[in-house]
Amino acid sequence: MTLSPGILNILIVDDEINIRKTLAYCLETEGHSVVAVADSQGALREAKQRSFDIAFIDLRLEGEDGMDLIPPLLVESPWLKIVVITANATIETAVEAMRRGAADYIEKPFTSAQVRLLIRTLGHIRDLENEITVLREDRRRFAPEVLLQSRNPQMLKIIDMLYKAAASEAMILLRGESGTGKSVFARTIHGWSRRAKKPMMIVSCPAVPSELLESELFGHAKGAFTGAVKENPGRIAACEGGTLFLDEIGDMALPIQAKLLRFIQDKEYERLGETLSRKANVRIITATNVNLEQRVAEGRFREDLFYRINVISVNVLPLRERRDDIMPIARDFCKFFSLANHKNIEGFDERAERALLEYSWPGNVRELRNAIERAVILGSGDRITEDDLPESIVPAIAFPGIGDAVPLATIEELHIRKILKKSPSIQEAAGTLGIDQATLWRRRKAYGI
Ligand SMILES: Nc1ncnc2c1ncn2[C@@H]1O[C@H](COP(=O)(O)OP(=O)(O)OP(=O)(O)O)[C@@H](O)[C@H]1O
Repeated sequence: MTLSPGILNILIVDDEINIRKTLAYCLETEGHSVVAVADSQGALREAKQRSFDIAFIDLRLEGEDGMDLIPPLLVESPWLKIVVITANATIETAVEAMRRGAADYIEKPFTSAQVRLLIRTLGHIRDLENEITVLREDRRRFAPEVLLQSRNPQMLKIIDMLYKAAASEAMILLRGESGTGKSVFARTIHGWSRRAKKPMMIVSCPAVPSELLESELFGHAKGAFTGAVKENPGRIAACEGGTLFLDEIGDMALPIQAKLLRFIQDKEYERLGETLSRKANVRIITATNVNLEQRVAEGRFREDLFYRINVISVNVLPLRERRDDIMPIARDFCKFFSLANHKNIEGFDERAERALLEYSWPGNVRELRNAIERAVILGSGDRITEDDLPESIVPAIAFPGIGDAVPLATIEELHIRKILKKSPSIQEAAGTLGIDQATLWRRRKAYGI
């Protein structure tokens, strides 16, 4: 792996001018920006004025102990990577420096190669930390916070059961239609478990071509098959200590099922193209939206694997069977997308709410989320109206033909509705209808539009 961090801001604190000069020269020739000071007062002054990524601190400063500078510098910049410079490195001083928050130490006299290696390693860590901050922020902005809550008694039972199961190592099978939130549940289970600080990965079985799924899960050796130009450790190894969520397990090919069964039973597997047996400690959670019992009966799913994964099995209810959850989830989405799109939408008007509650939501929470995001983006008022919702939810009005046996007012209402839907503004709608805006307002009031 080549480590090449970007430009780093580096602080040097050393009372020896020669060390300041040589260290600064070495770091500047690597392209970094360096500030060198002789004492802790100077260090704290600089740290207040600009943000540093790395600081080198000599432990023996004239008349003061460099060790005492570590905590206040970290208060100023918690992300700072501190390297202590010591002339007589004993294990105890190094341990004490680490205890106070230093990232590493270097012993005098040091070579420029040592400094460069240290900087690359710490710079790489700094880059990764920055990347994590950006990713966290993106996740917060682009994905609404998921609070597993429900008003449905059956769902509450399921949530309670999963909470209890999370603490154990039991296999969990999540069943339910597409979009009901099975992967949201899997993530939550992982978050509740003792494995929470370890990785959680999702592999959607149908999304990976069958011939690649085996190497995706178990890894492969270099040259294991055409195209295997380098080694791949596989998701199981990458999830060590954590959780692997296998979505749509019903679509897994039989030979991979056999290998997965062995892994679940013995915690052992081999990479493709290798005979070495490897061990891994990974919890497997599975999900399906097909009837696995039927797949077993048809010989498309291994019965022994089915019994292994089906220890705790829950049915995540489709949205139409927990209608009480529609509006709370819709309101959360509305709040989230409104903020994300810099809008000030407060909720839904009565008709929109009725439409959301009456719709059957075949795409479940995923469809609800998409509908609300669209409505927030397209909506112009302070509340989402029926007109902002997709036609699948509020079907286009069936228009009677001219001469059909309907009252004149019905034709008028439907015509006004259609023109309003098409027009970018009330003014333009009034223009198309050939009436003034006040008349249009009165008609809208009369028809409840
Ligand atoms: N309780 C919830 N609160 C907020 N968002 C949710 C909730 N449940 C599901 N979602 C959102 O709905 C969408 C679909 O959820 P998810 O992918 O977990 O469904 P799924 O059942 O795994 O679907 P599939 O079977 O198609 O993989 C996601 O955007 C998810 O964030």
